[in-house]
Amino acid sequence: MIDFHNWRHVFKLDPDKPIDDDALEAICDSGTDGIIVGGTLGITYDNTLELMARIRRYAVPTVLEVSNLEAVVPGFDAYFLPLVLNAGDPDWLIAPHVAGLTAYGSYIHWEEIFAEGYLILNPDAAAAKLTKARPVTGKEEAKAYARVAAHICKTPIFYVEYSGMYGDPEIVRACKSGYEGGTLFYGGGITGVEQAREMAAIADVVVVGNIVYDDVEAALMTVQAVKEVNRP
Ligand SMILES: CC(C)=CCC/C(C)=C/CC/C(C)=C/CC/C(C)=C/CC/C(C)=C/CC/C(C)=C/CC/C(C)=C/COP(=O)(O)OP(=O)(O)O
Ligand SMILES: O=P(O)(O)OC[C@@H](O)CO
Ligand SMILES: [Mg+2]
Repeated sequence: MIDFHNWRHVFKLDPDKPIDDDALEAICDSGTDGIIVGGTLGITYDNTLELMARIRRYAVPTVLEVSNLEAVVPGFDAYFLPLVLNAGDPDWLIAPHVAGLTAYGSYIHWEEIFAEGYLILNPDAAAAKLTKARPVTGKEEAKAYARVAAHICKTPIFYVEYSGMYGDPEIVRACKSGYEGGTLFYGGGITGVEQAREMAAIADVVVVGNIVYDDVEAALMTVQAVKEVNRP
């Protein structure tokens, strides 16, 4: 059973992006609490399986964030299932999960499955375009989404997703105040230690993604930066 409630820092690796063995070893042995494998576009069974097999050389807990049904690969420590709370296209709300459970419902070990209430806040992110994410008007509405996750959907994770851009700390703070009792993940645009520290003071878990591919040394420095900050 993975212990994501006590995580502080994770890397998100994209099966559709190349990473060499040295960089992958440094990321997996960095002291990060976990690796999430996920992305929106170009995710296939084969590239997901290949990345999982490479990460499996290391002891770090590894989770698949399922974004399409063709790429559900067995063998991860756990599976995160995004539920995009601000999806503007209703076909992205429940239909993929119904299809998933139609295909896999009998084989699922539910103790390995965790729903993520997602709030996608960067309109230019691939996931925002795909789901036609509705814009959020401000702090009060962001907090309302967090309360939906906490008290209506009761997802164990609320994921404030700015993928590709650094987020607004005031919005993240509003989400944290509305999301009582669960684990709040923040991800988006972290390129260095200052941003990592700032979000670590607000969010329970800080997710570092694209910078791994642009500047692995900068990515590695975010691990300690996050862990030096007290959990909010
Ligand atoms: C034995 C066995 C196989 C066990 C596994 C059982 C299992 C886990 C079955 C799955 C069952 C199930 C219910 C599946 C449905 C899951 C599904 C398809 C849900 C839809 C998810 C969804 C709404 C996707 C939309 C896009 C999205 C929110 C992706 C999340 C990840 C994300 C935001 C990545 C970052 O992407 P981004 O930076 O925007 O884009 P890039 O890829 O360009 O970086
Ligand atoms: O790639 P970045 O912008 O770091 O975002 C991380 C993660 O939240 C993406 O799903
Ligand atoms: Mg990405």
